[in-house]
Amino acid sequence: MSGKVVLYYFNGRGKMESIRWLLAVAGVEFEEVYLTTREQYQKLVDDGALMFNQVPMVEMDGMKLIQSKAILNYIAGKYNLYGKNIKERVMIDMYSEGARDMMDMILILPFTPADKKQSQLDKIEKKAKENSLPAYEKALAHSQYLVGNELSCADVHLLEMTLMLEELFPTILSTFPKIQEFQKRMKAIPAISKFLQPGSQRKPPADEVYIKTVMTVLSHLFI
Ligand SMILES: N[C@@H](CCC(=O)N[C@@H](CS)C(=O)NCC(=O)O)C(=O)O
Repeated sequence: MSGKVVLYYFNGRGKMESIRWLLAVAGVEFEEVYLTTREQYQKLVDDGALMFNQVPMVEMDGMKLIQSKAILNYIAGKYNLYGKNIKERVMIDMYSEGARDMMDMILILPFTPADKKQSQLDKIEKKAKENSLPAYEKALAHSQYLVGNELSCADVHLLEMTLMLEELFPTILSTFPKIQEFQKRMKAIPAISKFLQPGSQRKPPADEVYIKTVMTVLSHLFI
């Protein structure tokens, strides 16, 4: 295994996108192997590369890492995005999990049957407006960052989450001024500004090709 960081996933957001975000913010270069066939996935399974036969998988520091949260925590810990002590860390985890909950609801949207899509969208909007965004607005009332007055992975996840929400509901932040200011500050961070440029390793929202590829590669989940 070389010293390179290599991501094994689909050419789309899914459970890898937050990992791409965090690596980009940490300034870590990475390569990607895109799964496009069932055979590629089966080979990784047969080689014992996927502990639970699931992706994302990230080759890093001589390890084959799986479980997206474990991977995120490792990157955050390694690159000083995980607080100064366990009390900061638990707050970072709380804010991160809140963002994760919202993003997971959005990620399943493309795989939701057409007749259930609108009700899923309504659920996302309600949860965002009533629970999630108010909590972050409050957290940012007197502070630049969510925890400990320095950048952490929770801030990165919040930015990713709010951008995803705006893709679905363009005016959703209009009543959350502190989150809007936060977004502006975060987007000015050079590594983030670079990641937001066209041509970066950031992925677009799911399209038909992505959905079809996931359903082909992981065909056992869709029978
Ligand atoms: N808890 C895992 C879930 C990973 C997961 O569900 N991966 C899907 C693709 S997004 C998968 O590989 N599923 C195959 C399977 O479960 O058999 C994580 O966060 O990494």
